[in-house]
Amino acid sequence: MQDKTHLVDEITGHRRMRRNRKADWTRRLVQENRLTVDDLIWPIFIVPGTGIVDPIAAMPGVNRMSVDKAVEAAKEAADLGIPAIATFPDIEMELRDETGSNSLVANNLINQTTAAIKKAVPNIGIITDVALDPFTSHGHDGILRDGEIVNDETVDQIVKAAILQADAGADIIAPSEMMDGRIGAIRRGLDAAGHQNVGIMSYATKFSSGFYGPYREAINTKGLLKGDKNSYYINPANGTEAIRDAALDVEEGADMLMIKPGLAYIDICWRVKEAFGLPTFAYQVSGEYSQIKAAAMNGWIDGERIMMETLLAFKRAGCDGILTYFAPEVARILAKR
Ligand SMILES: NCc1[nH]cc(CCC(=O)O)c1CC(=O)O
Repeated sequence: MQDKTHLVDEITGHRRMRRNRKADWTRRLVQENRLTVDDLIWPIFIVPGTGIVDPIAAMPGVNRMSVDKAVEAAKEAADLGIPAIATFPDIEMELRDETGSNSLVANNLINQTTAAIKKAVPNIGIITDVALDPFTSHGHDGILRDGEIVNDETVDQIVKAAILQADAGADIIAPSEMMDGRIGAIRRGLDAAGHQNVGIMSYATKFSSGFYGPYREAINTKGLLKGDKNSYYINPANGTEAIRDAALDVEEGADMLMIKPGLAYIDICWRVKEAFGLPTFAYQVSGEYSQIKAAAMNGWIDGERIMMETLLAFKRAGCDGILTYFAPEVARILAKR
């Protein structure tokens, strides 16, 4: 019997949210969102050479791998049930130049990786980026001319790079350089080259963010980058502009959309999914990964718990999946449940 002197009144008393939370079985029964291994895309870093597994200081637990080791990692990922990987090259400094010309070399590091993984692990999806930053001597995503990142010339080049990536076996081209008109241009280029089945995951809303710091260390563009990327990435203050940018990519033929970074832009995830209904992905970027790892290593937070909580947040926000450096770690945990 409730004592009538309690402050909870009669009406409130009938509406008890805690009834559904009272036991594990009912909590499981009413759970709205779930993270599964099918939601994961694993970004990996590739270096030239063989037998190399080189830890990245700013990303504890993440390594740069030579192609042979990347093939092993891809096998492991496939065995864990991870649907796809995304590859990023850290090429020799001597190969980087003003225009990122190595992106147009058919058997460059990224295409070698794709071909090797496709051969050994045909069942894992391969997603490749066409931004020029791993290939340029100035660390920008496009061609730098007279202090400007030139849009249309960059698009011409990334279309060629995208075709070479598809020739090597890439399943999805994911352009991250935020040039205008690139999605339509890549679509037409791929189709003309006979790659109608190669998809495009647009980095539709990529913000000019501080969260990319550790990635730039991973692919060694940190010391190279002159200035910032504010003239092509989206201002973190702008949500409506991001939706407009994504709308253009949808019109131009994107198959999937991505929001990057993730957690600080969780509102954009929701808005993008609501607005377009396309398969939508968040990229939990390097800085998001590293801050969780660093705090966990200091004993300040429960790293595993926060890893799972942040990934679930993306599902709740409407994402169909997440690109995350945690992918193998998460997949192992999910396999045990
Ligand atoms: N095309 C650039 C690119 N490709 C992947 C990332 C970031 C990925 C991450 O931080 O995990 C970036 C951002 C940048 O360096 O400006």
